[in-house]
Amino acid sequence: MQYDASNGAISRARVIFLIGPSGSGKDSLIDAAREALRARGVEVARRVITRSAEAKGEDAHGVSEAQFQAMRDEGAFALDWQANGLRYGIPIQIDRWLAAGRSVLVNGSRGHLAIARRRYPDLLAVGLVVSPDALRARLLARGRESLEAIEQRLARNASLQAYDAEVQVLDNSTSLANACRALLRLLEEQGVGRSSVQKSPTCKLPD
Ligand SMILES: Nc1ncnc2c1ncn2[C@@H]1O[C@H](COP(=O)(O)OP(=O)(O)OP(=O)(O)O)[C@@H](O)[C@H]1O
Ligand SMILES: O=P(O)(O)OC[C@H]1O[C@H](OP(=O)(O)O)[C@H](O)[C@@H]1O
Repeated sequence: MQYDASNGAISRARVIFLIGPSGSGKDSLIDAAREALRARGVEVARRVITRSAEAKGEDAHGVSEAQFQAMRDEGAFALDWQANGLRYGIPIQIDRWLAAGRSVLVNGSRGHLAIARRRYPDLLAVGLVVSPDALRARLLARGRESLEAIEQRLARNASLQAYDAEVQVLDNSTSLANACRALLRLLEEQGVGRSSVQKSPTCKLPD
């Protein structure tokens, strides 16, 4: 346990690996919790994705396939994976945050969880759940992918195994506010980031 004189006790630094089906609300949850996470001293990794920067739904760095490969070759990523026809990279910067004692939240992948756990044995996996009908409705309403791509994402979800017992399950079937509060409660229970935050910001919800 470290101690930050101005803000109280800080637990050990951990990777929080947020996973869940495409459309389950990972990006929305991260956005809603961003200020509260900052107040706890928890960083949020900005993903590098081979998808155009204009794509709706996330504060990611969009790169071409060739740029992604060059970055990977240079060791720019702590973790990277491939899914949904795209490549995803988590900047190596997260290792510097961890070394400095700062926990970091990563928008992760169920398919890459085992590898991420090998690299970060202390990783805290948080798995979102949403009913299949709600998932379909949310992906359609978001409108980021074509109908065909949405069907492929739903098929991928059906093919991936259920969460193991080590994954902390979070329900995002009801309101985003409920899920966000549950995430912050979980981090508090797990001692992630600063405790004893005075007047800490709460969840910020979209209008
Ligand atoms: N609790 C909620 N209730 C209603 N709609 C929600 C809720 N959470 C998220 N959404 C909506 O569902 C859609 C998908 O959410 P989001 O993009 O955050 O999912 P995601 O898990 O990050 O998906 P992906 O992995 O494909 O990026 C968005 O349009 C978002 O506004
Ligand atoms: O299916 P799994 O392995 O959980 O995740 C695959 C990847 O796809 C989704 O990203 P997006 O919808 O392209 O933003 C997830 O966020 C994840 O990074």
